[in-house]
Amino acid sequence: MGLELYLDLLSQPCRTVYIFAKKNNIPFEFKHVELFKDSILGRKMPGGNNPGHSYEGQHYREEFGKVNILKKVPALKDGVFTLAESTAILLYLSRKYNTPDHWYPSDIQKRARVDEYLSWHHTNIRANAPKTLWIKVLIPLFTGQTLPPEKLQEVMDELAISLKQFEEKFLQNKPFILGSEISLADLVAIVELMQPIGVGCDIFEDRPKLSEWRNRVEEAVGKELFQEAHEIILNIKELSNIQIDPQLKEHLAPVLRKIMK
Ligand SMILES: N[C@@H](CCC(=O)N[C@@H](CS)C(=O)NCC(=O)O)C(=O)O
Repeated sequence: MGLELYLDLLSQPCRTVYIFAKKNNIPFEFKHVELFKDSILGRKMPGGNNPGHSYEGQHYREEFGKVNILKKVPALKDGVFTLAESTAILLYLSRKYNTPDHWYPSDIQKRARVDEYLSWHHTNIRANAPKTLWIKVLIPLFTGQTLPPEKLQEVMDELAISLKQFEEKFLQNKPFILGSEISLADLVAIVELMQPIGVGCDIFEDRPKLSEWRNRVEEAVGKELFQEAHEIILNIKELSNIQIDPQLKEHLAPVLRKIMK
């Protein structure tokens, strides 16, 4: 049995894994785990509801639970070996397939720079950028309610602090975070920053340094692959036309209340 990657390209950590695997010609079977699919169609799940969660999706299926007990994507299966967490998956792939050194350099100080970014990313860019999608698309879709503009502004203000730190601390005046070549740090950062773009919050506008970096990253990845990986998120507004199952709305309420606080 070959390498299997369980992904939904709506999810930014999944896009990182997808782009990294494709760019490095790593052979894998794409296992599509649609986060909203079963819920949106209102179908009953084979495994029933997971009592620890408030809504359903293909990631709550019993069979996927065997790959990732955390019931989150991305996930990897390589023979009998399974792995969760995008960072761990990226590092596993880089080691197993001996990908070009620039992605995760063997030089310990350069490698530490990638680690430094990956550690910072989760509580900064990752903590804020995805909220734009919830506020602009998912909350209105699931609740029928539009949040006040101040809520989005709050998130954008937080994100602006992270972006300033990103430019000053990590990017500085270099083409990429490590210097002249793209690394995992750039890839992890860019996919997260495409989430606001998909919902019309153009964070690259008025940020020329960030915008030039984005172009370089897209070039380094390959425009076609970058576009393909981001097609779903760049057309996310199409989700707004879908009829949501009333039961799902009920299930989602506690999650949404938490986000809306
Ligand atoms: N830290 C994890 C985050 C994984 C994660 O949160 N995945 C989301 C999609 S972006 C998910 O599967 N959410 C489903 C859920 O929480 O029910 C990683 O980097 O892989």
